[in-house]
Amino acid sequence: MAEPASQTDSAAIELSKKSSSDSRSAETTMIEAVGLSKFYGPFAAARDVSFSVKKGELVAFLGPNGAGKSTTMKMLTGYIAPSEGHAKIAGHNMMDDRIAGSHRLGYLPENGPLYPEMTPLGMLEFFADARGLAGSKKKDQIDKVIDICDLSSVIYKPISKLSKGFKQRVGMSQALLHEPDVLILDEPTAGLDPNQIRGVRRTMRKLSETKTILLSTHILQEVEAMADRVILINEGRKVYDGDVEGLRTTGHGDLNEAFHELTGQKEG
Ligand SMILES: Nc1ncnc2c1ncn2[C@@H]1O[C@H](COP(=O)(O)OP(=O)(O)OP(=O)(O)O)[C@@H](O)[C@H]1O
Repeated sequence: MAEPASQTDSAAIELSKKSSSDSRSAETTMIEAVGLSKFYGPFAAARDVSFSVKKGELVAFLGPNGAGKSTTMKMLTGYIAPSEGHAKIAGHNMMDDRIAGSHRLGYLPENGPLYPEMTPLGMLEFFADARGLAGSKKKDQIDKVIDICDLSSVIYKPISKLSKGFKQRVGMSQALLHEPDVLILDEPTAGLDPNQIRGVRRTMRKLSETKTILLSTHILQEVEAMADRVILINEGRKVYDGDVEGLRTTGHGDLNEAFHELTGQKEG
């Protein structure tokens, strides 16, 4: 399907977003999907999905429920193998060079990690050990992610007793422990109340100052609040890749309308 934003519009906005001083680093591709497909029997959960995310971008990966967002993210992270195509993180092919890619990548899976009996501190120590962090480096990294994710008030409570907002931030802290420069976050605000959403978005904004982020969501307000660029997927296929304003234009000034037009979803 043709991409609605004109190349001229996209190029102009891209230029205005990036200052000349960071334009060189912005050319580095950090996340790359090349013809990714995933078949379950005859059913295609993702079909020929290609896109790239450059260093420093915060891109929303938008689509209705069941569109194939999680499946694509799992292929990008090397968690499942594609049926066709390949994925690269910071230039590393996630099938045959996955360990090197994983060092650069923090992944928050859908629903976050579930270690209900552990405390956030215990979980972070466990993952720090698993990642080979030791001594003062281990302590410093744990302190740093507790600070970034605002977890200091809950580090000794069992994760099972925490609110969903804190659970998501605990999941985020684990994804950040090894200082990755690429983050893939699968619906980090799903199921949260408005205050919790504010907290998680604040954390993501802080992170976006230094990291490249791909963030999945099916909420249009999330796209408006967080991202400059949006990739829209429907029934496993990419149907839009461009800036938020271009998407709005597709819907004659209304993002909801654009979503409905491009995904065939009817209201009500
Ligand atoms: N292991 C599997 N076996 C069969 N079908 C699957 C499998 N995993 C996902 N699917 C199907 O693939 C489609 C895409 O699922 P996926 O979880 O990627 O969607 P999503 O966009 O993340 O949706 P949501 O927003 O609801 O999480 C859905 O129809 C889902 O039922």
